[in-house]
Amino acid sequence: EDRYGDDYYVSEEEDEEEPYDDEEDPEYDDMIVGDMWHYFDCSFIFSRPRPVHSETDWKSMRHAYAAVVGLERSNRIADKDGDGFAVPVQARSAGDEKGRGVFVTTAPVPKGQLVWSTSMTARFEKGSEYRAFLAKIRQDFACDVLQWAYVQSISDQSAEVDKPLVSVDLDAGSFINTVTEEDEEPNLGCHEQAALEHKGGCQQNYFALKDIQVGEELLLDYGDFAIREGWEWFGL
Ligand SMILES: C[S@@+](CC[C@H](N)C(=O)[O-])C[C@H]1O[C@@H](n2cnc3c(N)ncnc32)[C@H](O)[C@@H]1O
Repeated sequence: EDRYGDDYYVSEEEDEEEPYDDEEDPEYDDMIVGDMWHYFDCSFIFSRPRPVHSETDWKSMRHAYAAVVGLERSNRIADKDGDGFAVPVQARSAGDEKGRGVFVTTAPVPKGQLVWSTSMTARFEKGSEYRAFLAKIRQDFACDVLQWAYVQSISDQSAEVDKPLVSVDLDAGSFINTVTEEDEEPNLGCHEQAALEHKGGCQQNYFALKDIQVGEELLLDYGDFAIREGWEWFGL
């Protein structure tokens, strides 16, 4: 059955879609990310262009996050409106290869300017929480999240060791692409000087690393904050 139809860009019609409700699979609780990719049929989901999500879509994901980790730990992101962007941007297709991307609109962004903060970021400490979250959101959103989520290292004061943490930005920050080897430098990242003036510093804020012109795509270097081999470490 094709649950997606041809009008995939028609946003109102999409609200009818449900979380993945296939027969309960007892093996789901043991799945790692590659298994879940198959389980949610993500190759099919990504075989056609993905839409840019509406505020309602993002909110539905933030609500699911709060339902899994509880209101307190969720940092109440389900109650918040808007996104983490501090400058006018537009999320749209960045081409067939890259999928969606984020572009500067309206006015150039000067070097050192705050561009985006992790104010809508979901954080998972256990694989079971991450799996429960994915099972609660729409199937195609689960595939998006599987593509967006990244593993970071946090220091656990009590044990004096570093622990892996899975992060997913539940706003259009998730659409920011990375530089590749052929690209030049990222235009977004940690600006030490500017970070001094923002709570959370470079952990929670991303700054313009050069002057960014209207129409330019925001590009991070994922390697600056995500651990590539992190999934195994996290147990997923
Ligand atoms: C955080 S998401 C970025 C948004 C993504 N383009 C989308 O449409 O959802 C990360 C994913 O974007 C894609 N991506 C990011 N940077 C890319 C690049 N420079 N070239 C091709 N694909 C890229 C990869 O599929 C990656 O797993």
